Amino acid sequence: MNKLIELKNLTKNFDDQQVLRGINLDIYEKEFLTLLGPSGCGKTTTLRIIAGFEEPSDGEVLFNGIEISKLPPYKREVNTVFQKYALFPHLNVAENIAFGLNLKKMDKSVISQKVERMLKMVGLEGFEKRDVTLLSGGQQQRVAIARALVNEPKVLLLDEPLGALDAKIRKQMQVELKKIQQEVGITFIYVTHDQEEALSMSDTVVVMNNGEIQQIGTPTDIYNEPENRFVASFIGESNIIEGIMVKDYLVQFDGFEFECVDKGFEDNEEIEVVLRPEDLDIVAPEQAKIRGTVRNITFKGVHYEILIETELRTYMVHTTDYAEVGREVGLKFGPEDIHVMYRMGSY
Ligand SMILES: Nc1ncnc2c1ncn2[C@@H]1O[C@H](COP(=O)(O)OP(=O)(O)OP(=O)(O)O)[C@@H](O)[C@H]1O
Repeated sequence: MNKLIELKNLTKNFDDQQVLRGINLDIYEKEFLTLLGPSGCGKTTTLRIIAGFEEPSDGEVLFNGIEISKLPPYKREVNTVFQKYALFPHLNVAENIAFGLNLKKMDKSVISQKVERMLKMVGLEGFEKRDVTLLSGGQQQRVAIARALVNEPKVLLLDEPLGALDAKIRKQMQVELKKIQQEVGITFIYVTHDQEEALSMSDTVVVMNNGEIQQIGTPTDIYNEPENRFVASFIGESNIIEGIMVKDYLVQFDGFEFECVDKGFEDNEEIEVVLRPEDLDIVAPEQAKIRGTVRNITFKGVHYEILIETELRTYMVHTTDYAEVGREVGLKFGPEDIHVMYRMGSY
């Protein structure tokens, strides 16, 4: 796939606060890319620089290989959808969608064809004449998406577009947004602090913290192979343990050596290990190196969350098997369940 946008060493300062500290990112045609991170990490600022609402303090934004950092928003082939729908309350659904095309003085019949196509795409056929103020939050956001897409941008920027919707509608809209993106076949750059949303929709997830990119990867990479403690703890739940990479394929933690599938670290390098709760099995104590006592069990709907206290720490296990509190147990996992990461601060 072709590279569409390149961010090169972007920095941004507001007064004396540095909110972006050297962002390097390639974004491709037809990609669904999500900027994911906690509040204040710089996601929106990055998006606003791509949109042209904000100028970087340093660094470059390239679009199809051409530097556009100084180009005003309306000259860029991007459109933005915000969390607040910002629809025109005095215009109906069709008029809201047609607004930009009317400004361009496009032929009326072409406009109405385009509006019809957009309404169909966002699932609002028959809503043309509706008053936008009477629509639900999810419907209003569909209108906002249609209004942005009707201009046929090369890139759609979405800043927490589902943030104001309740959980059920949000889930439904996630599925639909992904479908719309595949149908229009353009690049979506999506901002969210919701890891589940990021993992379920994106081709590529960019995890950010404190103005820096922590990891770029597919949802499975990010979940299964987090590169550091921040990514591992921000995405999903994990047991994170300090250890030593004895040599390729052999790691030591909690006083034992374990075979693993990782390599490429220095011999005896200080590392951290991630064990996902769902990758751990509870077995009889004599069947495992790590042993402990069940301290708590909580029913979570699909699985139990079980806390097991060992001499050194408390492990979290997600399993469908019940284990009564107070029982002595062993913790079993295979080489592929151990994910070795660089220690924070040492990479
Ligand atoms: N116009 C501005 N003037 C001063 N500071 C700003 C401005 N815009 C953003 N900031 C600051 O920059 C930092 C990054 O903000 P940004 O909105 O990019 O973060 P974010 O990751 O999108 O967070 P959120 O999810 O809360 O929107 C924050 O500390 C914010 O207060």
